[in-house]
Amino acid sequence: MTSDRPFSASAPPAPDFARASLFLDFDGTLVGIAPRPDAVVVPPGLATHLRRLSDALEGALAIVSGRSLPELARFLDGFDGLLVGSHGAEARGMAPPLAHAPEGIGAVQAALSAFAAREGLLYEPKTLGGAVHFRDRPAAGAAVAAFVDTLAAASPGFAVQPAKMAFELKPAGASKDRALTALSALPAFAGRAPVFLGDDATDEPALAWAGTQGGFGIKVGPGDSAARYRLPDPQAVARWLGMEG
Ligand SMILES: O=P(O)(O)OC[C@H]1O[C@H](O[C@H]2O[C@H](CO)[C@@H](O)[C@H](O)[C@H]2O)[C@H](O)[C@@H](O)[C@@H]1O
Repeated sequence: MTSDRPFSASAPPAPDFARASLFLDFDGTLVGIAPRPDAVVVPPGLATHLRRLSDALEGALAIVSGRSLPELARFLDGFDGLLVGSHGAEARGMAPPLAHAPEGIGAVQAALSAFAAREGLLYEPKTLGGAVHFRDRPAAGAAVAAFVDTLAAASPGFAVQPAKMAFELKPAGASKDRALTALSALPAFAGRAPVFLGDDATDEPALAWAGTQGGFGIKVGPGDSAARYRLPDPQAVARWLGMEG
């Protein structure tokens, strides 16, 4: 449990485009979870919908993902608005939260890649770290957790980020709530109440943060959360945002 408040399962009120700012996670929120990171199905017209949404919000919209920024931009080709990648460490459209990659990134990525190859697991290289996925072999989860914990302890610039059926090493200090704080200082977000939608462990600090800033978080899918509201899946998110059709 990430909050001392009981988690409400209620649906959120309709979005208030005149007064809210919107921050949207990508995997599990805008697109459904797929067997592999490269197998996600981006709904047709998503980029166009996001462009319209950004216009309706007068620019107060950002996609805030754990994905590497170039990959996120590729999935959302046609949307030229604000993007945050690598769990808050990279950004397009505002000053990059992290000036440069943490020292030792090459060694960290080599260690993650070698471990994954040895264990027959999927390694996802990322701009500022890397992830080992065990969706194909859930029983390997404990071994992956132990490996990344040991590697992080020996790699001062990095921290473990749990994900759905994966563990990542990301730059220490990178977090979505910090990225939201930086985004909210941009003129387009001034005077608006932040609303964050996300589904995963990396989203929890931002779901909680939105509630402390006069807005609210919306947890997508099952599970405990610091969010005030819940939507069941990405299809419900699309309906809530008026992005269908
Ligand atoms: O912050 P997000 O946009 O939600 O990104 C979080 C991680 O998502 C991806 O992994 C997850 O989705 C994959 C595709 O559906 C799935 O196969 C995997 O099991 C999930 O953990 C992505 O691969 C990671 O880099 C992101 O950090």
